[in-house]
Amino acid sequence: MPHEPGPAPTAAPGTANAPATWRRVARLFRPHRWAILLVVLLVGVFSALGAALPLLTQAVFDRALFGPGGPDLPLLAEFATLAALAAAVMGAADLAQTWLAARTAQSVVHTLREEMFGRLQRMPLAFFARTKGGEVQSRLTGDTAQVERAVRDTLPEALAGVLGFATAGAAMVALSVPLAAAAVLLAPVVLWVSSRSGRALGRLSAVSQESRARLSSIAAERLSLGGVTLARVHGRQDDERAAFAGESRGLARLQVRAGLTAQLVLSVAHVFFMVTPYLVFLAAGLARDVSAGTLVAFVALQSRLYQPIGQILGTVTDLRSVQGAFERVFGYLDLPAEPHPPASGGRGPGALAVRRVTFGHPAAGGPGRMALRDVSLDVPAGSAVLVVGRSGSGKTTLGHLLAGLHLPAEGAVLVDGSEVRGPRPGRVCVAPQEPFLFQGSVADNLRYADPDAPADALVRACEIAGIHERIAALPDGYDTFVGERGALLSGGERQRVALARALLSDARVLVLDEATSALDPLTEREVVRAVLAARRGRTTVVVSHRFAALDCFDLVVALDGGRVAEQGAPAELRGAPHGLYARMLRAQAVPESPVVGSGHDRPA
Ligand SMILES: Nc1ncnc2c1ncn2[C@@H]1O[C@H](COP(=O)(O)OP(=O)(O)OP(=O)(O)O)[C@@H](O)[C@H]1O
Repeated sequence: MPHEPGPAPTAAPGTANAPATWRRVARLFRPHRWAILLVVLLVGVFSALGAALPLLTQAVFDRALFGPGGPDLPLLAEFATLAALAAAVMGAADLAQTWLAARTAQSVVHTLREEMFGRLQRMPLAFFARTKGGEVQSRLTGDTAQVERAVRDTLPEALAGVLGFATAGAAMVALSVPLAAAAVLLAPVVLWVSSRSGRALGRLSAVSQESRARLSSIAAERLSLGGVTLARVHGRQDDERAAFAGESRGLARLQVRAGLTAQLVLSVAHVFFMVTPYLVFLAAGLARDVSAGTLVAFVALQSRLYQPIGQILGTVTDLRSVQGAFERVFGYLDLPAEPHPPASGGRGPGALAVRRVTFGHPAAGGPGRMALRDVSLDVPAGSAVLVVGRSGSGKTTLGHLLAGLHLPAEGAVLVDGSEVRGPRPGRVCVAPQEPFLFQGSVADNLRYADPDAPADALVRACEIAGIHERIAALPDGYDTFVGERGALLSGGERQRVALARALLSDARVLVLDEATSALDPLTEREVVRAVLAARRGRTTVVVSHRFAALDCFDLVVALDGGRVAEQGAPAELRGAPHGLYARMLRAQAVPESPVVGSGHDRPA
């Protein structure tokens, strides 16, 4: 029996295990191992030539400029050619390395982004009900961008730092061991300061990242049409602004502290960078036999020694926050997604059977809060079914179970005898109460159900949904842009466009989940009638609070507290005066009132 996956976590759980994270990162990069090897090789060439150039400077000083025979111009020209060649090779190596690293970074990040998007698409609906929209976006774009920067910049820089340090150190030792010892004398102090600041920077970066996610979440929610309207209606704009400003100020403070901490490392490195040449000169004075060329080469190499230290330490800091970004991305990739539903196995006539289904929403708080209990139904193919019941009685939940949007904890839902294990596009379609229209034209939104639908099919579906004339009257007809989430249309127009889209899917089972609730009762009745009249053997389940076109239904199912209170033909249930259906019918028939007057329509 399929089960709805357990409660969806609101945040991706980090793997919180550094070696495991990095092993997984390594697996991610395995397909790019040759490109990475080439990057290492190119960085190695760059660093080795970088360390060799000061040795050339030594030779220029000691042999070509101040040699025993005075300046040697041909030798100088030879050295200049060599330096130009080395610089050209270094430039080419750097360019190739940058290109390869960027290509690898983009490829890995693209794969991660695509996998994440695919995984998120298959998350249980409960996940989206509980997770902040901004958080998902921040993972999908912010964290992957951080991973991209790491691969493109941080890792090559770390490599360049290590190789630069090793080659510069080796060149110094080759020149003079006592001078090399003097040059690295202060390195431990720089290392100590940098590592402490690095840890602080790592913490600051993690907190900043969280703050950024909160900021984008506030902006996404509160700067939406609904959010702005709500704030205006309740006069809460200043509070909204203050909440945003509070978070933004906090982030600004964090950024200033991060900038200061990073500068501290640079300042300390700078002080030692200034002092170290004098230590080298002192050592040279003590050694006595050191040439001027060797000293010049040493001073040049010293910058190549301290720069890598900064690079390596910066990288260690970056790697900590990159590890966090990888953990968050992997956390999302590891969330339990719903399985892909098995192939639908043909269209079938559309018979529905619900067998002793019990279901509770994961977020509802345990088995005591089941939305449906022990529900059983049999709906012959082609029937028109009306599902009624008080608010919260489980009508929408039943519709979602029929469409495979939820899977029952107990019991089974069967369409044409086969168990529903997930959504079945083309077989069961839902038109929801809150329609989702995306940015694009009316036609784009309609063709989401059937990309190849010809124009007359769009018109036919819209005629049935009672919206064709309205669309035709829009400035660009079916090509009119509907705005974000269809904001340029009215609620009732949005619902009818979404209904027309559902009709275009030509599913064998159509569930209208209060899909016409925003319409006036007269229009609603016309639309429901038209949908039922045009069903041509399609099973149609209408979930509604308002009873429109009652004479068109074959079966009425009344839900009460998640259980089926009654089911039967409309006339049969109407004849049971104490039944839920009859009571609801009576409640909707507005009684004559001496104060208000009458004249309202009775239900059809
Ligand atoms: N995503 C959810 N998470 C937790 N509980 C939920 C969720 N959706 C619905 N519920 C709960 O399940 C029960 C049934 O909800 P459902 O939406 O199916 O009722 P309904 O009959 O369609 O209500 P209405 O007529 O008000 O739309 C309610 O108690 C509701 O609070």
